[in-house]
Formats: sequence, C-alpha cells, structure tokens
Amino acid sequence: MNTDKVKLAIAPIAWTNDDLPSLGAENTFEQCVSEMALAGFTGCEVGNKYPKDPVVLKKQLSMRGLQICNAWFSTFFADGKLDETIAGFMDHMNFLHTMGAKVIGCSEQSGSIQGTDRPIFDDKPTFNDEQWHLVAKGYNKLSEMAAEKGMSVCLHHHMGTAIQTPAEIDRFMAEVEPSVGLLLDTGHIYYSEGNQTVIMDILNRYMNRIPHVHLKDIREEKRQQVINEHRCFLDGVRLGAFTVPGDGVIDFKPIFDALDKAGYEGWMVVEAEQDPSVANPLEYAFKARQYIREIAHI
Ligand SMILES: O=C1C[C@@H](O)[C@H](O)[C@@H](O)C1=O
Ligand SMILES: [Co+2]
Repeated sequence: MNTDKVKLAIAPIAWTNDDLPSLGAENTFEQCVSEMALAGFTGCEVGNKYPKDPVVLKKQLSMRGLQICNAWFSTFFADGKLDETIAGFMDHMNFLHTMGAKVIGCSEQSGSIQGTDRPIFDDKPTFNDEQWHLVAKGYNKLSEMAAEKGMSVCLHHHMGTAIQTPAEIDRFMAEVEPSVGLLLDTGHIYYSEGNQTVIMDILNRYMNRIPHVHLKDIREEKRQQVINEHRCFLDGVRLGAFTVPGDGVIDFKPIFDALDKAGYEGWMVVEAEQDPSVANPLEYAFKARQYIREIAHI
C-alpha cells in the first residue's frame, strides 16, 4: 500500500475498554500511548483515560509521535433526540478538530443492545420507515456541520444496533446524502454475517464513500459460542471473539489489495478489544503491526 496515502493507527480499547471498564482498569493512559508508539503506530483513537485538555493531550501524543485520527460518537436520532445529539456532536467535533482529526466516526445507538446483557444474535433492534427518515435527516445535518470544518462524518455499522447487516448498511447509505460516509469495521461485518465475501461486497460497493477503516479480526470458534449460547456482545468480548488482524479468521490481503487498488487515502485503525490480562496489549499490537507490514507492505 502507499505510505503517502495510508496511515496506521491503533485503538486504546485493547488496553482500557470503555464499554467494559473492568477490562484494563489497571492500565494507565501513559502505558497505553507509549506501547502504541513502541509497536510502530503513528495514530490512535481516543479513550476515557485520555487527558480531556487538548493542550495536555497533544503534548503527550507528540512526545510519542502519535496523532488522533478519530473518536467514537453515539447518535440517538431514531429516538427523536435531534437537538441533544447535535449539541453533543458540536463539542465532540470541535475537540477532534482541535486535535487535527479529519473524520468523525458515529454510531446510531437508538435501541442498541451492545452494552446490555441481551443475546446479540437474537435481540438486535430494527428501524421502521419513520426512524430511518429521522436517522438520515440527523446524519445529513452532522455531515453539513463537519463539512464547515473540513471534516467528514461516517457511520460505524455495529453489532447489536439497527445498522448492522449488509441490508441495513445499504438502507442507511441509500437514505443519506452522498457526503455521509461509511466507517468500515471488518470485524463487525464478519461477526454479523460469518463470511469474508460480505466484507469484500461492502468494500467494493462503498469504496469511494469509506473515509476510515477499523481493522478487527474474529476468532470463529468464539463467535460460534456466542451464537450457540445466546451470549450478549460484552460476553463475546470477554470470551475473546475479537482479536487483531492476522490472529483470526479474516484474510486481510484481499481487503488491503482492494483498498490499495481504489487509492484509499486515510487511516486504518487496528481495533481489537479483548481481555488485556489474557491478551497482552503490547504483544498483540506488535503482532498486528508485523502482519500488516508483511501483507500490506506498509
Ligand atoms: O469502534 C468500536 C468502538 C467500541 O466502543 C465498540 O464497541 C467496538 O466494538 C468498535 O468497533
Ligand atoms: Co470499530
């Protein structure tokens, strides 16, 4: 891949998991960012332990050759919370803008069961036509606001939300303006559908609307356990359903080839939440970095 166009980042979720704070409670911000840099990454996303003051955060990151490329934002448009969501987005966008990020990855969380104990493969929500309309209206507005700052908004499809499956991603992409992008998360598509073809289909269909990529791999036997035992999303994380690229069932070579061929420009973020007391974050960061170097030549 072209190193002038593609940059590699890693998410703090492998060190400290904001969705499941007991995972990595012992790990500090300083350890996390130092190990990201040590493993050879030049960017990262944002975790709850990061300093909130942009000046302090910038200093800590620049000492380690890191920059912020994105941070998760939850939207609640289908629940009718337009004003609250936009107010929160404004602060979030301004923070990311100050930090020099260009994209804002958002997830529509109305009805989401990802943080609950409900079975992830049985109880996911769906939207009716009116809710789809509210979501599209909201995302178009966010995209307009971001454009004024020279930034772009993309939707993170996610397990346990109403935008999880390929059909739901298609519906979202058809409802919103072309300026709204898709944050491709390889692990979440595979987790939902159980095959690599779907990742390639989504990638090929929306290539020119993908401004940000999350590289997540899946341990298939753990995924099967989650399905068979009707486990919730966070149980899956505890069990180790997610891992770094190169350690699971996904073949990233065709993914990198397709991105490269299409001239992808932006960040690719290794994001693999698992129990840091079982899967040492530094060791797994190195493992991911080495695998990407070998097969993407970056
Ligand atoms: O991008 C992400 C952020 C996390 O908080 C989330 O649960 C994870 O699965 C993910 O893909
Ligand atoms: Co992700």
